[in-house]
Amino acid sequence: MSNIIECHGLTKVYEYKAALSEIDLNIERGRIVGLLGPNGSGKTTLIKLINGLLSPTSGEILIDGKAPGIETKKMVSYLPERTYLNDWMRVCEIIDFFGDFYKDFDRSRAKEMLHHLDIDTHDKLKTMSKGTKEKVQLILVMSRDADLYCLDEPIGGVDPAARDYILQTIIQNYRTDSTILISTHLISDIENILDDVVFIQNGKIRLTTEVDDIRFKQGKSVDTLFREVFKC
Ligand SMILES: Nc1ncnc2c1ncn2[C@@H]1O[C@H](COP(=O)(O)OP(=O)(O)OP(=O)(O)O)[C@@H](O)[C@H]1O
Repeated sequence: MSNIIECHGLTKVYEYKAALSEIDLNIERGRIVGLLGPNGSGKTTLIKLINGLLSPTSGEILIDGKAPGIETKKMVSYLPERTYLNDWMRVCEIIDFFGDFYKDFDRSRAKEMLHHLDIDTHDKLKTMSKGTKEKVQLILVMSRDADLYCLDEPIGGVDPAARDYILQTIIQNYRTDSTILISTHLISDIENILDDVVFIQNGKIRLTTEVDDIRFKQGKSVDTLFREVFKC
């Protein structure tokens, strides 16, 4: 399998602080990858670099062999940590907006998922609870037929029962040759859907491995390993 993401000596410095230091990382196509690390370890910074919202201070990041830009944005479906959608819009209007903006957006897929979660498409975002807003945004992002999905804390505000449905929906709706990169602190909730994990700490990659290696060779869950590695 070819790499959808390649980082070579990737460094990002904010003013004087290095958020990422000389990262070398390859992420293959067709994998669901957990980007895991303590607060302030550099997860969001890496996701923003992937999406071209930040530029590297040095080193390079390639998406499908290309520097982030207009071409790569067509291939990447991004769920940011904080919403960028206008609160006053109705869900059906946002669906139209996504449909006009992204050629790969599948309206019927979005409507079906919204229906399953009992979300009325005539409701305005501003009238919704935090968790319901998160569900709407995740559904919109997963309704694109993208090569790479970058989900920054996708299920933090969602109740545990809906989390399971959402995670199953994620698995069912992505192409097997596309990649999902998920940053989250809710490791035990998502670890069953992950193929690989990347542990990041203080802007450096601490560990990259297959989840099966953690389970079968080390006899641990990802959550247990994370707690051991990052014990305060
Ligand atoms: N705009 C900014 N200006 C200055 N420093 C920043 C900025 N954004 C992030 N940082 C710093 O860069 C480091 C990495 O931050 P980042 O948001 O990437 O971490 P994170 O792993 O996503 O954290 P969390 O799990 O808390 O969301 C932190 O020390 C943070 O304070």
